[in-house]
Amino acid sequence: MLEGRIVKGVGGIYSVKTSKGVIKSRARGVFRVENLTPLIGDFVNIKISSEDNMGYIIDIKPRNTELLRPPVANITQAIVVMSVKNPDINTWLLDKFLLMAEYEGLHTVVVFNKSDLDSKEAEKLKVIYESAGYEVIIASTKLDIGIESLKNHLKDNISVFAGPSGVGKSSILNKIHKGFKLDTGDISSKNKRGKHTTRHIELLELDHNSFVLDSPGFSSLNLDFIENESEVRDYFKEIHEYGKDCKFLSCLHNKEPGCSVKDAVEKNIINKKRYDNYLLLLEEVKNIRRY
Ligand SMILES: Nc1nc2c(ncn2[C@@H]2O[C@H](COP(=O)(O)OP(=O)(O)OP(=O)(O)O)[C@@H](O)[C@H]2O)c(=O)[nH]1
Ligand SMILES: [Zn+2]
Repeated sequence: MLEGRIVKGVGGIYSVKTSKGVIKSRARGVFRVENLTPLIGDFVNIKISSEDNMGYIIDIKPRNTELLRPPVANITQAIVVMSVKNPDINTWLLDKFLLMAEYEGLHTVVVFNKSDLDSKEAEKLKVIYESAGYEVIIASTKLDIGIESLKNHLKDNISVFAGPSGVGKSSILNKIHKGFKLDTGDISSKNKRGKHTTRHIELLELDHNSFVLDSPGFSSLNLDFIENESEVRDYFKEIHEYGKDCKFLSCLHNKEPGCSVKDAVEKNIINKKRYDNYLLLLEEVKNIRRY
């Protein structure tokens, strides 16, 4: 029996990385009965068949995390990438991405890329998001800024990159590892090259214990997974932190008296824009129609 990690899966054939190399494997039929599908990122035990030398996945170890989009297990970290310009910074999207990463229980690093286009804006954003409790890296693939620091953060993690189109996710990944040759460029040229044809996700190996997913996760920003307003409150990092001191345990920090979050906003300890986005997210979740 061999231990390994699934790094790729195409048409029911899984590539399992083991101490004896990558072994193409099939899943035991019984998983289907148990309604269990092996995922990229799964730690598994395999047996080598003497007939065709293929592996058989006989055991899937319990998952630490499980993302639905993209479907991948045991991701440890989200790298949320935004550009300061071209496209302009969109903190509303950023705060939604961060809410999602927090909800998934991922350690998160925020990257402000294209700092060559507006370094002042990058510095400003860094202060805001660091005080919210996030690790922040200012980056530029053009000037080679932040790449080493990001590499250090990727070490011993399985990371998924998230962020809107055109902010430079593929450019950053290509910088990080010379072996990656991900498609970069503007959206129209990518479409011409068939970006939207069906493809399979794969874990790219940085070293034997560090991987990144080759396709951006959380590109969809549907908040359906959030059940109620209290979840927005609990997964909004600094609001959750300051909310512990509110007069009422049930405080949603929007209109209750004795609210230490509102207090922190007034004292400029919590960024006003973050708080405004929080209030908008509360509204959005309240208004999601549920069936
Ligand atoms: N000025 C500047 N441009 C950059 C930087 N990084 C990437 N770009 C450019 O931004 C454009 C988009 O980069 P991509 O790496 O394709 O962006 P992406 O986030 O992977 O986009 P999608 O694949 O559509 O999600 C390209 O034209 C890059 O050359 C940077 O640091 N500074
Ligand atoms: Zn409160």
